[in-house]
Amino acid sequence: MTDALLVLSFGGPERPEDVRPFLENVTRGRGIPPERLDAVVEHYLHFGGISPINALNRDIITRLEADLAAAGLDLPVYFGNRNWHPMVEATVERMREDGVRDALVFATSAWGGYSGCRQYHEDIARAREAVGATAPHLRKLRQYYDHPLLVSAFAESVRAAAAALPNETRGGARLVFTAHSVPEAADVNAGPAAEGGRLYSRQVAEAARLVAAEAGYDDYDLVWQSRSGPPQVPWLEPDVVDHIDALAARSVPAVIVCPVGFVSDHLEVVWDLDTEAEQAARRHGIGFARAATPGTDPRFTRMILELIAERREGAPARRLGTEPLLGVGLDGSACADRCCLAVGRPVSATPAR
Ligand SMILES: CC1=C(CCC(=O)O)c2cc3nc(cc4[nH]c(cc5[nH]c(cc1n2)c(C)c5CCC(=O)O)c(CCC(=O)O)c4C)C(CCC(=O)O)=C3C
Ligand SMILES: [Fe+2]
Repeated sequence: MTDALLVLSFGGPERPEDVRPFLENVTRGRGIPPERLDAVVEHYLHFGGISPINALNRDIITRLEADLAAAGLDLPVYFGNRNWHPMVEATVERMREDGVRDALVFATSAWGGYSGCRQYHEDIARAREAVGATAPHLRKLRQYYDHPLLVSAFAESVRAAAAALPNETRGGARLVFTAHSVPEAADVNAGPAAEGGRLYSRQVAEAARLVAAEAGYDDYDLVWQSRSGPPQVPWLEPDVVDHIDALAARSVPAVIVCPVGFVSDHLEVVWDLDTEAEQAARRHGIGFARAATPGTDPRFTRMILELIAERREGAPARRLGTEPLLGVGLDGSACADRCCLAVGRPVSATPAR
């Protein structure tokens, strides 16, 4: 019997002195160059050292609790993070103290791949190990990148962003989808080998296709953002800012940027898009409109309720895409054999940290 829901996310600092320790948690053993880390510290300090991500997740949880209550579901919701407080280890300990035995886990990443999926399984395993033998069972809900409610929330935000552009540029505006870049090798290893790899970029491409179609666009681009590895390591490209430069050189009058890879307006959105990408557009004198993320849309929490019903009542999985759909796992076990293996990292459910 399911007796709780854990919302599991990335985490972010909420005061300046926490920025460095947070970044050390994120990048431990990841080979991120110190210059990149110094630059990212500055991005956070630009916002007073406060990442919006925890507040956004608390807001999602408040609305989720209201939806659950309205549906007559008595399911307490807990909040834990991979990289910053509330840390998932402490949250799972509190769940144990509260007598939780069997919880579902909603991760704030819609995707397959190491960072977006497998690492959340690892977080679950690490938290249960920290709590010990009486830890609650934790079952991760599936990936949801092509759920009709998510796709329609994004499609509406694309239409709203287009409507915000002046009439003169709207018709010629280019729709550009963006998602977090990952190392090429991580993408090649995303998904079970039998599925041919690249599950992350394939799912992002499918989500972009579905959103574009529902928003009424038959032509668009898909680009990447926020790369952090050393320059000699290939990551998914092109970068969104380089792409805006290229569009301006082709005399495109405006861009509509849709952050399809993210569910809320956290730092990768408010810095990398609303600051850097927007500045690039302004430098070229072209229009810029950023589509809203779906986390604040009522469809987002309704989708979570549907994902819960899939597990509890065996309701059919509503989805629009055809790429492999994975991500379900019990107690941190991977969803499929050798799925989304970490490249250049120890293969273990409980990485040293
Ligand atoms: C696929 C993916 C998602 C989407 C799926 C999901 O949502 O989970 C995502 C989300 C996020 N990434 C975030 C922040 C960061 N990501 C970093 C670094 C990295 N991300 C990676 C991938 C992803 N990241 C990778 C392969 C790295 C390299 C290090 C490593 O191999 O792990 C770094 C290190 C410094 C730097 O940027 O270089 C930071 C600070 C925040 C929070 C923002 C806030 O505070 O509001 C969020 C939601
Ligand atoms: Fe990231």
